[in-house]
Amino acid sequence: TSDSKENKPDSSAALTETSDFIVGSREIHLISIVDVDLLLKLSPNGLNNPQWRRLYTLQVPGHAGRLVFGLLSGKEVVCMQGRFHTYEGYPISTCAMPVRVFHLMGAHTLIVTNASGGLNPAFNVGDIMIIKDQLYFPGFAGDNPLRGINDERFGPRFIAMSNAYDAKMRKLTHQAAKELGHEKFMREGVYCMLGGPSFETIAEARMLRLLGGDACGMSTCHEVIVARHCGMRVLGISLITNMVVMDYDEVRLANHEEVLETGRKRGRDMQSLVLNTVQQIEDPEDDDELSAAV
Ligand SMILES: O=P(O)(O)O[C@@H]1C[C@H](O)[C@@H](CO)O1
Ligand code: HPA
Repeated sequence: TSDSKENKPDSSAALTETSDFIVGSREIHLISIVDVDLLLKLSPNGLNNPQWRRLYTLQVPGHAGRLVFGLLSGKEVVCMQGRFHTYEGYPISTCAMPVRVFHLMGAHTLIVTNASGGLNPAFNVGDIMIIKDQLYFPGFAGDNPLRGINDERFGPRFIAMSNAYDAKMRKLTHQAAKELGHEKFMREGVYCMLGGPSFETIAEARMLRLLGGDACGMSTCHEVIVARHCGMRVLGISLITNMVVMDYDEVRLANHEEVLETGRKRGRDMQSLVLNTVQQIEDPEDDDELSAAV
C-alpha cells in the first residue's frame, strides 16, 4: 500500500513450530516485504476483503487494522497491522486476545513493536529501543489480562515475568543492528505502559523516569503477559517517536502527529532490523537454543 498514514511502527510477531514463524505487525514496510504469493493463496480476495476487516475494528488514526499472512525470510508470518488499546474502550484481556489466536495457530515467538516517548535523557527521537523489561502500570491497579478464571489450556495460574523479554532474542537483535550499521541509534531499556489516551503530565513523566522507565507508551505489556502465559518467546522493540516533556519550562506538547511522522521516517530501519533478526533466527543452532529458552 502507499498509504503513508499507515507507516507507524507497531507490531507483534511470533515464531511457530508448525508454520515456522508468525509476525504480527502494523509496520507497513514489514507488510510490504511479506511474500505476496502466499498472501494471495491465504486471502484470495486480497487485503480489501471485508471479512478481514471484520476481524477487528480499530479506531486509532494511522493504524490500519489488518491481518496479513505471508513469508518473511522464508518463514510463515502473520502480520497484525494495528492493535487494540484499552483507551479505545476494550477490556485489557480483549486487547491481548490476538496473541492467544497466534498461539493457537502454532506461534511460538512474538515480536512486538510500538511507538513510545523517550524518558531517558540520553535517548533521541528516532532511536530504536530493544525492550529489556517492562513497567506495567495498569497491572498495579489489578488490571491484568490474566485476571479472572485461569484457562489452563493456555497456561498456569501464576507465571514468572522476570524473564519476559528473551535474552537470546535481544542479543540476536543487537547483532542484526550491528550488521545493518544501526548501532548509533540502538538502545536497550525499560518500557512503561500507561492507559492513555492522554499523554503524561510532567510530574507523571518524572515519576516514570525515577522508577526506572526509559520509554513509555500505551500498549505492549498486556500482550507480552499473555504471550508468556502461553509459553511464547518474546522480542519487544520500541521506536522512540518523541521525547517526553519533562520540564515545566518546555513549551513543546506531546502529539500523535509527531508519533506518526517519526514512524514514517524510521519505518525502513525498523523493517530491516526485524528482517535481519528473523534471518539470524533461521540458523538452526540459534533456533534450537532459542526454543530451549522458552
Ligand atoms: O500502539 P502503540 O503503543 O505503538 O501506539 C502509541 C500509543 C498510542 O496509540 C499512540 C500515541 O501516539 O501511539
Ligand atoms: N507517551 C505515551 N505514549 C506514547 C508516547 C508518549 O510520549 N509516544 C508514543 N506513544
